[in-house]
Amino acid sequence: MSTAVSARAGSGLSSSSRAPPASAALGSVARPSAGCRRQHGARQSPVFRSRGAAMVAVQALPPNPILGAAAAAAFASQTMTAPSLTEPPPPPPAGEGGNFALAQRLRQLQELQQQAQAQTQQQTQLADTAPAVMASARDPGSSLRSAPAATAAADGGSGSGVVGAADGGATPSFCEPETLSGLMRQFVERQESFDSGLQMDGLLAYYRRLGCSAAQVQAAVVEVAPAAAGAEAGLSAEVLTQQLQLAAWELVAAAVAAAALAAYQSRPRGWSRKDLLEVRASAVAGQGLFTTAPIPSGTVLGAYPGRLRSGAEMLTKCEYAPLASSYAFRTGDGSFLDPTDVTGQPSPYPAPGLFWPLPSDVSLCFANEPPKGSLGTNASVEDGSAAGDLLFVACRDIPAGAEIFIDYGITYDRSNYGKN
Ligand SMILES: C[S@@+](CC[C@H](N)C(=O)[O-])C[C@H]1O[C@@H](n2cnc3c(N)ncnc32)[C@H](O)[C@@H]1O
Repeated sequence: MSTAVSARAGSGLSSSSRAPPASAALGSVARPSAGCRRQHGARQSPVFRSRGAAMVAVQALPPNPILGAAAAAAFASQTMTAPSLTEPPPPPPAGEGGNFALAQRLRQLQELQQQAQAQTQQQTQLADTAPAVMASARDPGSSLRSAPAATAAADGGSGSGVVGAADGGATPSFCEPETLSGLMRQFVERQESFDSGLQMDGLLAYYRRLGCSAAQVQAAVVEVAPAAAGAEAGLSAEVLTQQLQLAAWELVAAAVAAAALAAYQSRPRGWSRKDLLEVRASAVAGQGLFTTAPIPSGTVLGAYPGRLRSGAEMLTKCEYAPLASSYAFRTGDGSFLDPTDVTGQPSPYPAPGLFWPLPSDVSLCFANEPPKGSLGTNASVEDGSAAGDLLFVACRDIPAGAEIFIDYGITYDRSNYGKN
């Protein structure tokens, strides 16, 4: 049996025989990255002829950028060690002036020199253009805006976006986008990284030198890595934004759920068999609880109303609303059910507490104790299966119209009985 608590103003809480003294229970709760420019009109030298051969060797290479890089390195090395093209040719041996064979040889060398200069100029243009092509490849949107200009520059200003063969001839078959992208992909896989701008510029210059057009090279580059990486990066940003939004909503949902759970846990309790009971004036004291139909013994009449409060909370409330102590009922775990508002009067919206829109049935808090000379109690107060449940149960057959009487417990303050 749980305990009804009563307090006359200034007398404090008191509890039933099963509960510890109110003062002890309340006391146990605590608050609670330049390049070299070569001069034009230079004259031949034996070393220059050697360099020309190296360039022919480069052009004959298969479209393998790895081998191409090695050949380009050899070419660069010979170029770096070659004497200046502006050096005068060695004078003809004495007595051989006007030698026709020698003059013919000199003309051949001059022609080779002019060819080399033309190729060098074209390479320089390509080197200047490669970064722009690279940039447009990395940014597909930028590609649409800058590709024509970049292609025109790469083609020596011809304005053609397709004619790009370095020798002005037909474009090699491996420059077809599918083949070229496959070759680039091999390069990327071997390098295990496509981050280096130097690697990319070298790759672009290499395929342009082999005769691929700027447009072909650009298309292959876009297909292989940078464009894919850019698109992936854009997708990642979009996904990241979605995930952040989702996380924000989850946070809001969690906060709402936590608030709802807290409100539910602190909701006012209580219900009664309204089909069998009513509250009306009592001859014993103030309002009383009466049957409206015969009730068999063992019938559950309802659960005691109120918000669950700790002993400390209850004590605080009783300081400003002493009357609440007359209606607060101690539960089996030592907390209290408080069915009163801030004035201490019984209310369907007990206060203080988190907002709860549903009214609670406070009928059971009007049950009195049996007066002297009566048949005694006809209902018992028992702990329910849920925490905070205090059930009123008919402990004998009760006729219609009878008042329900319960026992508040031996420590209940009854000093005001008969004085109201
Ligand atoms: C939980 S209330 C019961 C409802 C109360 N009669 C009312 O009108 O609000 C408990 C208070 O009712 C009064 N009461 C209950 N039983 C009584 C009895 N047998 N004799 C005198 N007063 C009683 C006391 O004032 C007691 O503090």
